Amino acid sequence: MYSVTNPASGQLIEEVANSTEEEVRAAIGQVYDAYPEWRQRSVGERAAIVARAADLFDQRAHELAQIMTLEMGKRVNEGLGEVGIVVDIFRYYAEHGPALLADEPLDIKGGQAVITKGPIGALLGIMPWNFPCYQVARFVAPNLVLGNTILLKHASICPRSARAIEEILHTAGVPEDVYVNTFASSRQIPGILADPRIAGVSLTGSEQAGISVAAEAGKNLKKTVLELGGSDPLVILDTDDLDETVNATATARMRNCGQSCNAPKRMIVLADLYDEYVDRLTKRITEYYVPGDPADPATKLPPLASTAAADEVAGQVAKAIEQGATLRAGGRRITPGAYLEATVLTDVTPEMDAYYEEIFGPVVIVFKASGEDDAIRLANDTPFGLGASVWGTDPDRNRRVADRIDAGMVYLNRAGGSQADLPFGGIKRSGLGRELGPAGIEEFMNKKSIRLS
Ligand SMILES: O=CCCCC(=O)O
Repeated sequence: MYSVTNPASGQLIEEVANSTEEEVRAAIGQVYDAYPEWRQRSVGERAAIVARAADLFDQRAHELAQIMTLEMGKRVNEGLGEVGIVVDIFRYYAEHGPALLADEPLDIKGGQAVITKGPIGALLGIMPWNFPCYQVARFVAPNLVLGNTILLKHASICPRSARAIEEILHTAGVPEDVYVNTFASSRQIPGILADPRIAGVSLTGSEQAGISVAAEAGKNLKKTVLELGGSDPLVILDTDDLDETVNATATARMRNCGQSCNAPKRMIVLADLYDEYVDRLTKRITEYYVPGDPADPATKLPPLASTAAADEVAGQVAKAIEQGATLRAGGRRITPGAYLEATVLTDVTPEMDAYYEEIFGPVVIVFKASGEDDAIRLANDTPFGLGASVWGTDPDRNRRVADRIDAGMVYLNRAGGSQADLPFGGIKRSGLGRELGPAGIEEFMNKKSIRLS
């Protein structure tokens, strides 16, 4: 069952029935049958439709932000920011798509060849609740320009976002059978992946969801892109303004109530700064991140997306404390609603679950590093490899440390933050493939070699 429950109050707003087996089969048929006509349109025509979608997302930004606030508790200002990135993504692929898809001539031994860049077919997208519009955009915009068609299964708590996105795309001119939303259940995913009419799948979600989808896709030899979890390190080498560093790093962690795959979840601070950083961070977290109504623009700490999510994170915090971590701030569940106090933990060791697992909520863990090498060791001591950031005053040293961190993305003196033209993705258990930027249009592309002579 898909449903909308306001996480600020716990009130159930709407229930939406799952698609039946027949409806799912029909939806697959729609996107499969629509593919030949869509792919043969010119890239310019598809790009113009995607540009119109950008304008419509822009026009409906307030409505989309309000939907996200209701469905998953996003602060309304953050919702507007998210739609801004969506607009950028649609505009980026509308503008750059045609050049990114241009033929690539190749001199080969004894002759000439060309690489053409075409689509591969009908794709399944499985998208999560933490960025209900952005996650869909970064999969859909490049693939529509490329000429693939899309069956989209959104998170079960986001049916209104799912419907609004579908409506915007159709209004922009994407034919109804080229982009189809399905309210399929997770149990129906293996059947969709086994269907020969589906050519590939892109999932953004948990590590566990990634494992299941990768297994099914593998059995059926389907191309996958997986954007999974992260426990990104944020390394602080030195600073000439500790308050600014504390505020900026706290902001990065608390964004989206800590529910971002690429949020910095482990602050790794060199020993000479550690005590002062922890004291000031604890003060900032306690005084600034006060829980409130996500619809109120003044609110700093909204609820998590659901009571299940809040209970899970509160459970991880309680377990860390039970296993010997020090609670510096927060830690309590607040009801009614899906609130958890903003939390700071220290003294987390490899024997504790919190050391290696992802904590998807407003929880900061701070580690002390004895020096640069130790900071890099701690940063890399994780099963994940999504993002990382390095903070310091010496650009050469920042870069040297960045080069030694095992992650798909490293940011200097800033943490995370997607943008349309910068590839996004991880290594290790954070996933496979890239989205956004030039790389984001290549994942479901047939780079066809044509030997000319
Ligand atoms: O959960 C991952 C989404 C990343 C959003 C961002 O970088 O802004």
